[in-house]
Amino acid sequence: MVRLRPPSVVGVLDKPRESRRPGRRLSLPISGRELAPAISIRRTFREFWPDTRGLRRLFAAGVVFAVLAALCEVAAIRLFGHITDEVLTTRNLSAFWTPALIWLGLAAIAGVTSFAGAYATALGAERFLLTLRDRVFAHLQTLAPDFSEKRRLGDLMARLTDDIEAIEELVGSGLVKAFTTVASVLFFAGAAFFVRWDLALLTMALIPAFLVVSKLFASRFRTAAARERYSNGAMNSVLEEGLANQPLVQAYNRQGAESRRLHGEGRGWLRANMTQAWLSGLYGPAVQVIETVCLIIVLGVGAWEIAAGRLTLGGLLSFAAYLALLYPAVQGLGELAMTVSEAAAGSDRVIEILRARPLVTDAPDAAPAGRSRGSVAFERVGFAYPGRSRPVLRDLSFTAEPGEVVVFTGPSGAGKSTMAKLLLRFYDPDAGRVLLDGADLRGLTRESVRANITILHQETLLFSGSVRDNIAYGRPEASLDEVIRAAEVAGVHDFVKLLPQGYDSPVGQRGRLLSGGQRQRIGIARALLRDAPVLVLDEPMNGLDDAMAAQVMKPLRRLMAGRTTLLITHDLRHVPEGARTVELEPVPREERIRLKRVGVQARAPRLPAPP
Ligand SMILES: Nc1ncnc2c1ncn2[C@@H]1O[C@H](COP(=O)(O)OP(=O)(O)OP(=O)(O)O)[C@@H](O)[C@H]1O
Repeated sequence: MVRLRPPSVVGVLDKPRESRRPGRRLSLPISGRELAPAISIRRTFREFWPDTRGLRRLFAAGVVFAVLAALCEVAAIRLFGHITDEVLTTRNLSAFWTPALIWLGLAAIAGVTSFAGAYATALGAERFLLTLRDRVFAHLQTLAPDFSEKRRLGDLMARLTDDIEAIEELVGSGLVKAFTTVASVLFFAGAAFFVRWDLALLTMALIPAFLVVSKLFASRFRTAAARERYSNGAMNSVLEEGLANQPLVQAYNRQGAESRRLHGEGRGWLRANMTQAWLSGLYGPAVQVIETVCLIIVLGVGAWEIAAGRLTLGGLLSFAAYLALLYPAVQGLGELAMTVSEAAAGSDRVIEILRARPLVTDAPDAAPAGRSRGSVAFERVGFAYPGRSRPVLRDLSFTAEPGEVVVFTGPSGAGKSTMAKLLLRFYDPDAGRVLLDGADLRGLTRESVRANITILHQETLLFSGSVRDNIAYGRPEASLDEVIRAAEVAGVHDFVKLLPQGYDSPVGQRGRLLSGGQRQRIGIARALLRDAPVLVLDEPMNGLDDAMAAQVMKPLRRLMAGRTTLLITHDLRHVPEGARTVELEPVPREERIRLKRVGVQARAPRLPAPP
């Protein structure tokens, strides 16, 4: 099959900025409306156009340079026709040098402008991606942790990478491409009309044929693209979960099952990609047939016209060259339509994150808590997780005076960790109040509340940096001496000394290169360094044997000294003497929570009931 290609003129517009996502480098001349509802495009622009602030000049430069390059291309083809008629046909070599030099100059200008355009667009696109990713990630950070806990991590990551790129390919570089492609279509069509308007009209009449072919492919392509996006998220999730839980997978001999799970999702992805490949594979030849029909018409009519003396050979060749550039540009418009469709799908998924409102925000008149004395009180607190009808806490009241240790115990699911989440203000109670130094948390800024509280989670959470980075996580400006002092008190120093790189030793993914007790002690060192007046220890002995628990208890006691401590534990053996104990019971259906008090009698809630 003959494919119309332009004579090698400048070759600038043949290489648009390609999608980094391989499955998406296809071209279909289809209208955006067919692929994505206009409302999605408007919504995408409304949401993300403001993020291009500061970058619009770069995109404008990209358009201007690309348009200049296209104009050079138009002029170069004109010269090509001129050389054919004035040099090749007449065999007049002396007429060759001037147009040849101008052509060379045009090629140089086109090369420079094309480079400058591509560079400006790429710079704008990359910066846009940076801004957008930062914005979505920053928003995710404002949401309660259970937003990401309820979702598949791999899918969230796909939204922060692939979907954001799809949006950029519409709102950033896509817009540049739209302008330059439309400009190219106008230039090449205009030039073709200039050479022979009647011949141009004849060949343009075949453009509807492109549209008919594209219509046949459009809806199928859209479905395949949507399926591909879904499969991509699912595959990422299986990969992320499989790798993060590798010890469990291997210990339970589930490697085969995990591989099959990945294979299953991968097959879905393969099918979606093969549908896209199949469609684009079939689409190419269909378009080529139309292009060949055009070429034959142009050559046939051109030969007739040359014989009749109404057209020169150079005119015919340059006309064919304009058409050869025009059709890919028309196809480029179709490619844009596909970008629109993908961006619409991607932007829906990103907007879903951005629309999620934090459950807890600072009140407009919220005050900073300052350095707290460490007095904590729950006042007839009732709470149900959003979307759940059954309350987890009901009528919970207790006080913890500065420096006091209050132990929370009770069966699993009674709401002990939930109590800690309310204290950190991840959620606000549905009834009652949580007080710090007598002030309702709702009247304080979240940052200042959290600065006064250090929590040690059931499973010590570590990042994959060094021991030092992890200890200093809560106070990054701490000096190495301060880190070492905290490490000594927490019993970290002894084992860090033995590590090959000391405090610079990597702890591995989530601290997996360390033992459970070592991770726990790093958590304690981190808490010590942070030096907050209120401490929440959520099952600090979780998963430790007696010997290890005793080892961890020593630094824990140092950490607790002088701090108000809410100690959540099932294991009352390690509870400090004299500590008050509050036993939580799961809220029975439609029954009020009862607070049984054991050990040293807890004070009855003396605080006034909320209005
Ligand atoms: N993010 C959440 N969304 C909905 N329900 C939740 C959420 N987190 C916890 N729950 C539910 O709230 C109840 C209390 O959970 P919580 O973790 O506070 O219990 P706990 O007393 O700390 O249990 P354990 O001793 O096992 O750690 C449980 O029934 C749990 O399923």
